[in-house]
Amino acid sequence: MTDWSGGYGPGDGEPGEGLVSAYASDAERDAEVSVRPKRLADFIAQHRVRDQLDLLLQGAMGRGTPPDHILLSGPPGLGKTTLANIVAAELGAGIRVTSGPAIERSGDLAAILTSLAEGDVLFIDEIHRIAKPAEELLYSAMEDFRVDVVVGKGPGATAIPLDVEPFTLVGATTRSGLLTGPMRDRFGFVAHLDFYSPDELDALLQRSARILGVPITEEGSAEIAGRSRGTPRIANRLLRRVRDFAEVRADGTVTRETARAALQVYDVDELGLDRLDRAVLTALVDSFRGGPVGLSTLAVAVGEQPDTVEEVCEPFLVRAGLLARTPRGRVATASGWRHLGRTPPNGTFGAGTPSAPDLFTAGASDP
Ligand SMILES: Nc1ncnc2c1ncn2[C@@H]1O[C@H](COP(=O)(O)OP(=O)(O)OP(=O)(O)O)[C@@H](O)[C@H]1O
Ligand SMILES: [Mg+2]
Repeated sequence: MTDWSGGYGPGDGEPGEGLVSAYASDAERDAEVSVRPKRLADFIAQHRVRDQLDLLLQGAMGRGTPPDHILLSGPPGLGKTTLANIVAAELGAGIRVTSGPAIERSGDLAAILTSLAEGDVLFIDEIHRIAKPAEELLYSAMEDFRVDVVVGKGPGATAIPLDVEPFTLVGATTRSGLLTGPMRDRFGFVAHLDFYSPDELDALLQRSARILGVPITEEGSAEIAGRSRGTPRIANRLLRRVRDFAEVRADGTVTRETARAALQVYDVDELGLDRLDRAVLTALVDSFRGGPVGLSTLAVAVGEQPDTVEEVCEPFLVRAGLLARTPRGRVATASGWRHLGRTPPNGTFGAGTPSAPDLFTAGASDP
């Protein structure tokens, strides 16, 4: 499966805290709560996942048993945490929240599991980062609702079996490729979240604006939607920044003009590229005649760490069809040249493509 995050995630040092990074700072997570949908009916788009979840939850409630364990996978900011909370709300169940990195010892996990009430939802974020011994403990809890807690060390150690109330595990991961096979197999339902189309983000922005009490025109929300990299978190963030601009420099209404002017102040271009993304593309085109050029050379040219270029900028540039990774190095595609207003020379990678690909249509391919 695909790895979208390139290794960064919340708590990993968060290098990409720019305006168009899909990761959220702690302060942002607070700001997000107010616009986070609470019920499945309010969750925008992702119709297939919504339908499937609806069936799963209704079926389980009809039988009066907790539903199968649920795995939510997909890039940051697309709604995994939101859906986990929705699952609990729809079931009318309690939710316990933890994360893979927070569970250092299997004892920590055993304590959580044995304190669950019947029917509770246990949400484990970043489940791919759970420590091995804890993961094995989780297997028996998921399968048999039982855990063996080992007491003592060495030859005198004994395993005490403890019962766990029937619960539903909801796991979230940005890197489903890192999940072990046995772990993945224990989820009865696996949902993959895709990037959102501009129309879907448009609807999402209208909803957020309504909740925040921000007057917004249709053109205003469409303008922001197109620059949000297919990601609800970025859309909501840009909305908050544009609202500031509209309130301080205009009459408070978010229109196409205020959106454009605000996003120019914040260096977010029509495709949602920020200053660093454009610096990378510009260096590639101007300094290396479109490439191919090695990652570290390119990183030096923009004064950044190779990791940052590779993990923060490149995934989006590749997905947007502006940059390609080839065995010989990075190259700017014909769309990449055109995005900077240049004419691609003959033989440019991807020259044949008449225009930039339609980025965020549902099911857009992974980078
Ligand atoms: N389908 C949706 N409809 C409405 N709002 C959404 C939707 N998906 C996400 N959001 C909004 O985007 C924000 C980010 O979503 P969320 O925190 O669930 O992402 P995530 O997938 O858990 O990201 P991460 O991988 O960084 O944890 C939420 O606060 C929520 O307001
Ligand atoms: Mg999350």
